[in-house]
Amino acid sequence: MALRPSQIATGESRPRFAELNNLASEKLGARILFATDDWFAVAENLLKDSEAEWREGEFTKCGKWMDGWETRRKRKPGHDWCIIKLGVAGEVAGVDVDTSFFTGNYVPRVSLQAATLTKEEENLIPKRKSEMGSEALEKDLVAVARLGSEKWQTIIPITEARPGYRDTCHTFLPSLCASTRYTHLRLNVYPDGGIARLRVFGRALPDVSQVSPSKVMDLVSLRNGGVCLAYSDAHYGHPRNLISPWAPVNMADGWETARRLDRPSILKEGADGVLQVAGWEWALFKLGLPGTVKGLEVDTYFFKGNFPDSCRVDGCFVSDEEVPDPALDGAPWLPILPSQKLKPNAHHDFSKKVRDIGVVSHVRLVMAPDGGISRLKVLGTANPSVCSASSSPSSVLISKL
Ligand SMILES: NC(=O)NC(NC(N)=O)C(=O)[O-]
Repeated sequence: MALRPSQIATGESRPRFAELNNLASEKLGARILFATDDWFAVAENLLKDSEAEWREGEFTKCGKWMDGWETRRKRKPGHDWCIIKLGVAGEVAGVDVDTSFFTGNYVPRVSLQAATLTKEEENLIPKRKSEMGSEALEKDLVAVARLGSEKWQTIIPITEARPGYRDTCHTFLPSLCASTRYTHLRLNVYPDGGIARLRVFGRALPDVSQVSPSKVMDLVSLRNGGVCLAYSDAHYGHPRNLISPWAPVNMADGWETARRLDRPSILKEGADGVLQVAGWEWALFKLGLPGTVKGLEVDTYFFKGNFPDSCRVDGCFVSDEEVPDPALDGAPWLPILPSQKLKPNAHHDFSKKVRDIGVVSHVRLVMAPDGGISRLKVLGTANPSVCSASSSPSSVLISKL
């Protein structure tokens, strides 16, 4: 994926896995099941979708108010950890240990373990510390430490984190096992301290055996394994937001490009008086499950002065190892939805305009000329004969990004 000037200007070097979906998002349903200590600030803050904030001069009865997970300074051997249930089971390509604003109190080292737990195994995890007396806590710590220890794989070995200053607050760490389906994570911090957010980048892996070939589902949804592989511009909002399964909360929770600088030259009025737009932006998605598209919905909620003039959707089917070139005109792309006018702050159901092009593995959403779209739904039936081929490791996807 070529870097755009907006990305270069920040000087940020984000690994490619950080383009994937965040499986530890609170809105997606990720939860903290256990934490050894959260004296200064609770572990739930790790999962918040918003960026961490600083509140100057604000103190709680426990200490300085901090937006993250912060444990006490240990006065005995050992380390702190917490158990996270992912919002959806999937592959973990890597994480961002974000220590924003934790400077004299950031965690010096972290490691990450992952497991695939059944509901029964999950129920063995003790309740939160806050609901227990200290004696029970000590006993339960031992129980948690022993809990199916053979099930927990180290996916990130003990690694140094960095203090939460503006230029050092993000530590991106790749996973050693990027192609295993996990349900839970155990975040270890050595020995104690604070982390603002833990972003867990990966891709949901749907249980193909549970998918009915006759049921219409959203094939591109993050929850069903959809993933954004590339885009032409994401200046104000990343196109992965389009496939979030919750209702958009504001303009930042959508795909928004910068204003195209060539706008005066790309808008022309045809002889028939109809506006012709000769510039566009695109976003490429791999569907969670290949299937036949039966409906398309596009929302422009919150985009009022900056909704696109129009959009179209193309689709194609390629083998699991291939990534179609998103900038190509013509093959392998076929139109699923010809260009449609969009309205501001509105839901558009274009299902009646959808063309059947057979089984589709990837879709390309094109907006003209630029602007913002909040959600995309690709409704269809999964094709069971090609479903199994879709469970490829994200590492394949990532290397092609
Ligand atoms: N000033 C601080 O942040 N102190 C302590 N932390 C909080 N949150 O008060 C600490 O040293 O761990």
